Amino acid sequence: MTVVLKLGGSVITEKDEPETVDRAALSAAVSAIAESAVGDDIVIVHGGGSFGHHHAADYGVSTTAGTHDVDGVQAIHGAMCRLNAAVVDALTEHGVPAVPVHPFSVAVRDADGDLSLPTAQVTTLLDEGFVPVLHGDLVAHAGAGATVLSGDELVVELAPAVDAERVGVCSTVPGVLDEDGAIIDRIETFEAVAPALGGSDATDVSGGMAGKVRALLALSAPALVFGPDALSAFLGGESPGTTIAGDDAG
Ligand SMILES: Nc1ncnc2c1ncn2[C@@H]1O[C@H](COP(=O)(O)OP(=O)(O)OP(=O)(O)O)[C@@H](O)[C@H]1O
Ligand SMILES: C=C(C)CCOP(=O)(O)O
Repeated sequence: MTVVLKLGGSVITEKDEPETVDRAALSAAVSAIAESAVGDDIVIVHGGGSFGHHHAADYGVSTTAGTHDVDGVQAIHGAMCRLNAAVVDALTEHGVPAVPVHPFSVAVRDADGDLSLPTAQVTTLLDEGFVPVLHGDLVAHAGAGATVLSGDELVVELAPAVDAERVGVCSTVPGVLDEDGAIIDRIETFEAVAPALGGSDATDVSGGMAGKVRALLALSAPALVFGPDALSAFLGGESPGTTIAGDDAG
């Protein structure tokens, strides 16, 4: 049973302090992964938090607004690689056979913005007993230079590629919240929840919760959005937080 898990950048970093890992939160998340029954059959994606988003905002780069500024590309991609190294190191310390996979090196968007992400290296690494760890990144974008590639987009590409049976998105919130702050149990269309969906409380160039829900509705497997306290429950087979199941999720 393959699991695709996104660790929100807002969970594992101090989102308001540039390039600062939240060591306690990262360690708690990594312990939950290391101790779960899922074992090594998991692909991990992490978001940008205070590593990617601050630099992306500084250079005016988002998932649709690109840059040709080489300093900007190096700053954003470099920061994401530093966060990725911190995540891989933490997993390794807990005995998880984690290896880095950098999307900027392989992904591309065409002039219409459509994303292509080769995944044979991910499936092969999984088959060979490794735990691939990808991250929100930049992506070469025809006609736009480089744009942001969010971890949520990566989850949508990876889940079918590895035939994931479970998809989890661990964020700082306990689920997608309605206008009264209660956890929405299940989301099947964007329109039904759009009034409650905002961006992010922190610097975020990839759309916050609205972008997340929109991306996850495109999946053919239901995806769960939950908070850090529910990570062990998710990995243990429970369905905490909000289930996002679009038309294709059956
Ligand atoms: N209806 C909503 N329910 C829950 N969170 C919401 C809602 N509307 C807006 N948000 C915001 O969305 C944020 C989660 O999205 P965000 O993109 O910041 O998280 P992340 O994926 O964990 O981090 P990152 O993008 O750095 O990986 C919450 O912290 C909250 O501020
Ligand atoms: C800002 C960058 C480079 C990555 C964004 O990834 P996300 O936090 O998953 O949206």
